[in-house]
Amino acid sequence: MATAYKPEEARRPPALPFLPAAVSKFKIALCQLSVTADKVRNIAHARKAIEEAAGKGAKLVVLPEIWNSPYSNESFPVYAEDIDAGGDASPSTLMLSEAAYRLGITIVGGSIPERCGDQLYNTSCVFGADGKLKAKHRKIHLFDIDIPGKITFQESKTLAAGTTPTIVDTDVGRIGIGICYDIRFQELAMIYAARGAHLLCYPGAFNMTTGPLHWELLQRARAVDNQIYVATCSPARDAGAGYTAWGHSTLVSPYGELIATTEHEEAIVVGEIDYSLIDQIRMGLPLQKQRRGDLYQLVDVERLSSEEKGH
Ligand SMILES: O=C(O)CCC(=O)C(=O)O
Repeated sequence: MATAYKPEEARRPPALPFLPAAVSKFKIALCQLSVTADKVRNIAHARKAIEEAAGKGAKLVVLPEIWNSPYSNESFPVYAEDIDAGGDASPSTLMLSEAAYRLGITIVGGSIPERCGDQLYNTSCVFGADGKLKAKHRKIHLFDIDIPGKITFQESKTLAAGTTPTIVDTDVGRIGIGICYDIRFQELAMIYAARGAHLLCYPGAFNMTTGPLHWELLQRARAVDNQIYVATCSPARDAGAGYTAWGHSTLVSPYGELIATTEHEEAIVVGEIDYSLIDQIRMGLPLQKQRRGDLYQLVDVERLSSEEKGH
């Protein structure tokens, strides 16, 4: 006779990490920046937007995907920076580090093309209020699509894919990072939630085909499925650019509601995050306890292999 499944025996995710009250409620700013071919201008422009966002009280500032360069395979190698070398080799991340320290805020620095040896990546850097680089996420899922008559793009022509999920503890909570196309892969978001993330941040640049179809839907889906905050940040739309971004940078609550959003022009979107909503919805809709671990399970490959190695 089959043994009855007891939900309480299901593998549970770790409890949310403890956060002092001061950081469980704060303002986040999504800087939907215009991006040009002039890198020096793009860096100065981003710095100004970060300052303005901090002036509005934001403790966490998020930038768009590829904010220092046009979004194109031709531009990536030209604008790429050696982030690990730092200093003059990476003026974009130098600015982020300096701004985070001077303003005393956390920055999820969108993404920039990164050069590492003879490889290029689409990379997001997270800086803490001490100006230190806390995490570096290399886009895991490359944007290779072909929708005939609408849009074709092959990031893999120039970029290599990252190999690890990135979750980072900051002054404003535990954040899981993904870049644009990464948002389509729900297992990544589930792993972040299972590792105790409060917030998922996706710098992204959807387009005029998939933007109206999927951008909001995916954010709300990741938020509702994982009962977690989701924030996205896009470049502003430039109808004359080779790649036309959808815009609509957005903050979504763990209930799946849009808390703050915008259209396609340049904007600094400010929203209020309150992590107590995560516990609130998880109490009311206790999905974690109700998962059928006897029928399906999420496998966190990285965690398993580090457990096997005894870490
Ligand atoms: O998934 C999409 O539709 C757009 C993704 C994208 O633009 C990107 O990954 O850069």
